[in-house]
Amino acid sequence: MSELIPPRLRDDCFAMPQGVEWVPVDEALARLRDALAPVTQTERVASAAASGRVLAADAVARRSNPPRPNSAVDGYGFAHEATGAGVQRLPLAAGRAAAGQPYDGAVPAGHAIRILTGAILPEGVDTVVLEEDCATDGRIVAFDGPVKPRANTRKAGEDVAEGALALPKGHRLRAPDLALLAALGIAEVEVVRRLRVGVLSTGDEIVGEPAEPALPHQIYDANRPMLLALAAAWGVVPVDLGHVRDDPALIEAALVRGAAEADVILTSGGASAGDEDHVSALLRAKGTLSSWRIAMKPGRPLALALWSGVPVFGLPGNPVAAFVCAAVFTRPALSLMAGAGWAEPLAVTLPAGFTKSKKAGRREYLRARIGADGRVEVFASEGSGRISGLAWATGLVELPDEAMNVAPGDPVRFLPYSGLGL
Ligand SMILES: Nc1nc2c(c(=O)[nH]1)N[C@H]1C(S)=C(S)[C@@H](COP(=O)(O)OP(=O)(O)OC[C@H]3O[C@@H](n4cnc5c(N)ncnc54)[C@H](O)[C@@H]3O)O[C@H]1N2
Ligand code: MOO
Repeated sequence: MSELIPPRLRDDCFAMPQGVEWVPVDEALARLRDALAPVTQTERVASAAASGRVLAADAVARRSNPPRPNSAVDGYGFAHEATGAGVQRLPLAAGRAAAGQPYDGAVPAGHAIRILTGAILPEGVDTVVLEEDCATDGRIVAFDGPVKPRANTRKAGEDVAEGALALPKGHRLRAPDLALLAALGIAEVEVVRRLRVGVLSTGDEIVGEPAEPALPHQIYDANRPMLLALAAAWGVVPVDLGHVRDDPALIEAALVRGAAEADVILTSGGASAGDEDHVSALLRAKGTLSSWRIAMKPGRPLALALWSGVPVFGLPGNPVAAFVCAAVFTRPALSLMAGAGWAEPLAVTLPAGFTKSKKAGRREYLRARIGADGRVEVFASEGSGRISGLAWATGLVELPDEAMNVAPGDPVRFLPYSGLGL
């Protein structure tokens, strides 16, 4: 009779089990990047309503900014050639040049004219002196020379010239871009159709809505509101596919609906290979599935699948792991699919305000924030069910795949939430 021999216990639940192939984060990212393609449909929209949209074609200036040479200040304009060093006293021409009220005469050499900020330079004017540097009695204006030629003026097209590239294809439009498009007379832009992202939660223990009663063995769905809000923050259209129990028929119906209403589906829970992991089982049976064991903490199980041609991200169920996987993998992937290219997170190097020793072989993400002393502090617990740590944090510390001992003051890589699009 053979005796059952258990594997030796390990003190670290995140230690990598033997016999499992671990994919380093960078390799998983590279594979994901190769596997995905942007949506191809485009539409024309009014530039003013295009905030957050991704340009499907280069935007080209229809007009120069500024369209004509003009004054940068309120003051007095004149031809530089007729001035020199020492005190200058120029007779004032009648009238004035103001923004929107061009002066239609010519200013004779050796004369000056009252000019206001934004006014087109009248004929005979190439230089402006600031009113604070002048004295005038209404007939003559006096100032100290010499003045630099073209002082306080703006050249036509000095910002952008007509016909120049204003913003490139693939650029995601933000508030400053709308200002640029308007200034350049670009009333409409060709943009990529908005990416639709379905979010589905599974699990018998999950109660879909926090307003509903929950029994002691049940927990509220934390991942779905988080993932829907992430999608919205990333400028894609969130599609709420709700929560379904661990019932293959219900999960299948939700995936069918997801494939009809969305370009990509995010699920959470059931990404690993446990007895109740119906999502993986279903995708394996009726779609295509790659279950990755990623060499990272948290968030090691990640399932990537195709369901009726629609990519499915099977994120881990633990909310911290779901968040980290979404930030690291889903965000750049959705950006690529939305036509804006693979999005690298913004990382800054800051001194650590903590001590930590990590092993080689996996990348680690700690919930972190910048303290009053400018150092990065990390949340007291690394448990991947500690949702309060995600809310406490303002970013993540990313520790490299290699072994590392962090001491206070050591430089660490901080990924602010804002740089992850939040
Ligand atoms: N024997 C092993 N067990 C586990 C391993 C392992 O390698 N060997 N990995 C652990 C890690 S790490 C994670 S992460 C989880 C991943 O599991 P699944 O993705 O299959 O997710 P579930 O088992 O369904 O759930 C895990 C955990 O998360 C809670 N959950 C699920 N959905 C939600 C939701 N929408 N809102 C809030 N919380 C949710 C669920 O109740 C579980 O507590 O597996 C470990 N186990
Ligand atoms: O690493 Mo699992 O992915 O903690 O929670």
